[in-house]
Amino acid sequence: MSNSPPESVSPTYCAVCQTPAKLYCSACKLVKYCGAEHQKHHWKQHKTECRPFRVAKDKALGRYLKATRTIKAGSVVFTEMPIIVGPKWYLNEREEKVPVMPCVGCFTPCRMGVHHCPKCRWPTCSPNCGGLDNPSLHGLECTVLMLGPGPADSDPRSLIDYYRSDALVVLKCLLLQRQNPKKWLELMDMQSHEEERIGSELHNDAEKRIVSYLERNFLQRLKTVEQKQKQKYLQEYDTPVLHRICGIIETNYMCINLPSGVELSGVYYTACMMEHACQPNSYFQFDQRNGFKISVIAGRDIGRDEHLVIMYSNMLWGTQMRQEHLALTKHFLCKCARCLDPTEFGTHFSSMLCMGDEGGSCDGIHLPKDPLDVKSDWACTKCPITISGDEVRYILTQMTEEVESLLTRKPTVKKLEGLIEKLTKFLHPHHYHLFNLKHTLIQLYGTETNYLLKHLDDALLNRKMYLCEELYGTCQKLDPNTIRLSIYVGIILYEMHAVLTERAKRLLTNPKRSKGETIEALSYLELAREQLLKAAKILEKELDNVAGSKLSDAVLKSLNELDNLVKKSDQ
Ligand SMILES: C[S@@+](CC[C@H](N)C(=O)[O-])C[C@H]1O[C@@H](n2cnc3c(N)ncnc32)[C@H](O)[C@@H]1O
Repeated sequence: MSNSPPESVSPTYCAVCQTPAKLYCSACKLVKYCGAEHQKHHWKQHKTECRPFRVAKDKALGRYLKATRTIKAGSVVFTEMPIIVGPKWYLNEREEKVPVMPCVGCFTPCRMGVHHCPKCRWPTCSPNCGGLDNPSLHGLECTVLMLGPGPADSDPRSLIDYYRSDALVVLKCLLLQRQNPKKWLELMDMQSHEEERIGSELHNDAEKRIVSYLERNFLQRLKTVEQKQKQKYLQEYDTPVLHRICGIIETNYMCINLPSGVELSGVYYTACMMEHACQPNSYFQFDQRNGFKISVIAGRDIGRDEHLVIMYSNMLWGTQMRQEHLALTKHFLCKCARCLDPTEFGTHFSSMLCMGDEGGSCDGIHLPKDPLDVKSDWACTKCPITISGDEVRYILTQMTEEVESLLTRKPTVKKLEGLIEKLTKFLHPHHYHLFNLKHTLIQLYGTETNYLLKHLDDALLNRKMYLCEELYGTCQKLDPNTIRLSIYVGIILYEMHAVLTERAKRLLTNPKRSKGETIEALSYLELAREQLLKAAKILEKELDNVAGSKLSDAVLKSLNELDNLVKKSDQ
């Protein structure tokens, strides 16, 4: 027990007798006691709740979580029920165009205009969906949705315009005032960046997409009903509150990927206090069968006083892209070790090649002089040439369009190799654009009709392995504990195993092979097995999503096949 007050917790009362408390549990510094006797008395109960971290606060980060003792890799740091879970906060271009949304009762994907809730007529998986009357799922929002005018017409465009699933998240938040006032207060206590948002692109988007939509269709009607009945249904739902909720969701929401492929958004009071860094030490999982309870898990050993850190952005974006995304949506400049290092932990994930001047070439590399400034000039590591941030941005935007357009239209080995060859003249071989193209390429070498594994000549087989090793090395530097890149690394390891197994098969199918060649084949199989076992371990934490569970199934199937191959080669 300690009597030093924690940085952020206001002193209150003894957990046992409710008299003013002077002492704190030294482990979590969250629970207070009037004296040692009551702490001892409380320990039996508190030891199951005592958390290995506390909430702290500083000027730059706001609130954050700090470990109060060593936390072992893989252990659950804490679990928490959500404040709110609802449909996806941002629909992508395709989702904006198709009349499909998660059922309002159970989040199963369903087509608009087929089944609907008998009361409010919003889309459901079936008219008898169990969630429709459940107040914490659809029951409460149904009362407000019933006030709406319904879609203008029955064509898909009208249905999509009316059934805005993203706006439902905000309505669910508003209804916490009736459903769970404690959670409403917690939600209102969360960071919203509402002042910075005013006049921004995000604010204007929220106004169109959410605020005016809810007001026009439901909330103005609710006001009329309240006036008629001289009774308030909801205390607060004016425009500033709606914008504040949009800001809270934007700043804090977490993506929940369901095995059905549906993505939901969740907000959690304590878990959302975790700060961001581009190399996190923690990750989280959701328990769909238990009300989307979140478990925050240590991705590596975390030392006492270390901050609990997650990643808000995409690990496979270059520093400029991550910075722009964080500044736009979360309103801060990330100053983590990766962002401060122009080489991004030696990966050269954003580095460009120096083109030299007109007179000659140079084999130097261009790096940003100040990686935190998106406008910074880029300087060559070998010659005096610099290029402006604007030029770099222009070149990269052109390349992004080319890369995305190839990856979204069915790419082929030939086209990928062509674009890789072209971009390799300008970019470091480990640049994120090349990483993306090569990661797709390793999966096509071996599966595309003209490039089936058994038909690849040794040179192509070696190329596939070379690319796998190159990509694996980059992933290890960016994410040494494979906290965020499990699926990417799982795929790389799986493709490595494919090459190793193919090499073994080529040796084993030769009836005249020497003893040495048999030994060589068996060592390939052993290596292949090692890669698969590594992949299976890494994928354990991804079993709750479609991509992770599919890949894991493929890995387990290959392990079986490998065992059979080894048995056969022994005979
Ligand atoms: C999900 S909230 C985290 C909790 C928040 N700090 C609070 O006090 O409620 C995200 C916000 O925290 C701050 N934040 C998180 N990570 C940060 C970082 N690495 N540097 C600066 N600010 C950060 C930013 O204001 C960001 O918009």
